[in-house]
Amino acid sequence: MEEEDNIEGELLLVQAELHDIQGQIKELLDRQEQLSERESQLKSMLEVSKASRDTIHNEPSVAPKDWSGSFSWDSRADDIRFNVFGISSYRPNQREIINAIMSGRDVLVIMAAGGGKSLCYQLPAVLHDGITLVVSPLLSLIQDQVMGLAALGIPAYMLASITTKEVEKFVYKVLDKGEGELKILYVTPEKISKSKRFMSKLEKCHHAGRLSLIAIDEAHCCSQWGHDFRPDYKNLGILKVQFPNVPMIALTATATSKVQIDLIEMLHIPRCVKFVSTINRPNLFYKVFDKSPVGKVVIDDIANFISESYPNNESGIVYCFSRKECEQVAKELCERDILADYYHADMDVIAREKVHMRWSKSKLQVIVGTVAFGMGINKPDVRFVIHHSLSKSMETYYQESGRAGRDGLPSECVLYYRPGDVPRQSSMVFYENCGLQNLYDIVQYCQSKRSCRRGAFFRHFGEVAQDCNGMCDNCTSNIELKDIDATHHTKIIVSLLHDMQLNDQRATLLQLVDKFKAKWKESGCSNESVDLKKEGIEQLVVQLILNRVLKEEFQHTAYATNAYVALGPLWKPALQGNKPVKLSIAFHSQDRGSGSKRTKRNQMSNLEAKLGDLRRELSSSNGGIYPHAVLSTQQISLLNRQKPTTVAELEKLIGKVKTDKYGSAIIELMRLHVNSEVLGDQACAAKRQKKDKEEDVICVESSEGEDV
Ligand SMILES: Nc1ncnc2c1ncn2[C@@H]1O[C@H](COP(=O)(O)OP(=O)(O)OP(=O)(O)O)[C@@H](O)[C@H]1O
Ligand SMILES: [Mg+2]
Repeated sequence: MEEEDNIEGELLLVQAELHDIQGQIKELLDRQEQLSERESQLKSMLEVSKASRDTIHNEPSVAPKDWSGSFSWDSRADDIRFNVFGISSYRPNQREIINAIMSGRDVLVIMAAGGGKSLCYQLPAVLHDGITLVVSPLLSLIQDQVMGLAALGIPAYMLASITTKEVEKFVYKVLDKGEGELKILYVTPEKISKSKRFMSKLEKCHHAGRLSLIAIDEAHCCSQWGHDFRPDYKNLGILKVQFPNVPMIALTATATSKVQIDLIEMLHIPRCVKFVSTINRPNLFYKVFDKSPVGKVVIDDIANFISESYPNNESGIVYCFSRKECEQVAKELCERDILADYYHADMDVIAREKVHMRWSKSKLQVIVGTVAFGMGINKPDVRFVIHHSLSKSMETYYQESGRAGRDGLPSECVLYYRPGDVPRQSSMVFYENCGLQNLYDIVQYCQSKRSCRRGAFFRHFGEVAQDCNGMCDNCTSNIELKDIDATHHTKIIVSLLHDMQLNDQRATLLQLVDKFKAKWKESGCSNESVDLKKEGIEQLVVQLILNRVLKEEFQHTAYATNAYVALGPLWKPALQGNKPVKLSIAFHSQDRGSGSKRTKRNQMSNLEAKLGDLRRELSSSNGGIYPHAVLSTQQISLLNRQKPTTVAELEKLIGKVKTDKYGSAIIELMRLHVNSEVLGDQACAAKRQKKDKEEDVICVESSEGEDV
């Protein structure tokens, strides 16, 4: 009997150990599979990158050339840049790109959002005698560009579903016979792949030597590896085949080498000159705020942040996780006097476009959107992008936050983070290729309280780090951080999960945190210096998931996918205490968005506000073009500083075309302002004199009084 008990006892132990080993083998096999997948991904990326370098740099006819040297069109280009586009100087690479295009070369441009890609083909379009064809994926982008160019007096048209019959007739006549003024023609890619009529007219135009340049905007849409693949973009290769001697410029903000090599192949431009600009957006200030677990408090924080930092109706975007959340957040922001509306894929196109338009014309301060509010946002003066929940990857976050500050002026990118949001995202992305790893990269970005946010982007995109110049919270924060030794906390969490797993139980993040709190109390470890608040425990569990001590597991139900926390591949050393764990906790973690970390913003002057109103008036009286097409925010601050009161002075600041169009209204406003300042000064001086006199009198009186 006793012997049987012993045998049974040992059998249980052996079975438990076997179970344990099987679990470990499964973990290792899973990890092996993951690593093999990543290995082959990295290998193919390396091949692509090498191939790209070989194609582009070893091509004998692509002799390196100094594109920043002098060219015969220099002075004409400068004249057009300033007097037509109203741009006072080139941004990095713009001039070089224009020179390469003007020299007849095919060009591939990779430049961050808002870097100024449009000028790179629009300026050569004006410099050239003939017509420039631009392929762009979205109607809204095309409308924007055509309106903006028309406002600058550049004859630009589009052929799309909404083009009127008369305009279509006019465009075809110009292509066919060269009669009429047309410099830039925008089309969607479907026109190239589906309209034989259009292609034959284009052929005629080319035959007559009037097709001077082809531009493919948002060129990443060609590639299945890009984030916004459009099947019709695949057919654009026909353009180089049909018009081999017409220079082509392909432009995108997406930098991966896989996409680049795809583009070059698909567009048939193997000898193109490639210009790759940095991903750095030096004018963007990145910050992560602690997010309250209480929904209403988060909205209070966001509303306070907006109204305190942007009291002059400066434009912004708030990104949310779901459509329902978008509607809720927009409603609650409105209740707090923020002019906001929502935008998501469930709305019909007209309703969406209406919201977009009101926002583009600065009649609405904030758009609360899902990821559906993406490509097509051309507004340059977006001053803040707030993430109500974390994005699903660094790449997505870079793109979404990058919609701020496209005009180059200081802007803020704020992410509200709480570890409790992680399972919500992970249960959505876990089935995507590398979905979890991508998510964990941005979670690491959010959890970090020390390393430079900008540095995380450089690492992610494989670029050499540049100085942050104090443009992120971690580089400027004076919040004191305390490093807690969480090795013992970790042991308890792991042993809790181990016990649960033996009993076939599971725990969500929240359940695990509650169980930990109870166990911690029970174990008598409680001690002020090592006690963690609920948020701290959540942060620790997420950190352990990132460190692979724990992992997430998912289970489908009829309505949703639930995320559970389970033991990860490195749970054993953590249980044995062989894996020291440190957690950085902020001393004053109350900074949730209205606190001291805020960068001081310049208050808008009275004159800037008046100029802002004037540009809105001028935009509606000039066919409803966008206010920023009348005067950019940079130009407004220039006028505010220089205060021109004559046409000649104004022309020196904003160029001839804008002065001809809007000069009289601007000068009238400037003169009124300057006069009222002078009058104000005189009134002040008079008041001062009067006061001085009164003081004299008082002085006399008092002395008299004293005398008396
Ligand atoms: N050299 C410059 N100086 C000042 N402003 C400029 C200059 N070049 C472009 N801009 C302005 O910068 C803003 C963004 O330019 P643009 O729309 O060409 O960006 P982009 O690179 O195409 O960005 P995206 O990838 O988002 O489409 C516009 O308002 C444009 O007028
Ligand atoms: Mg663009």
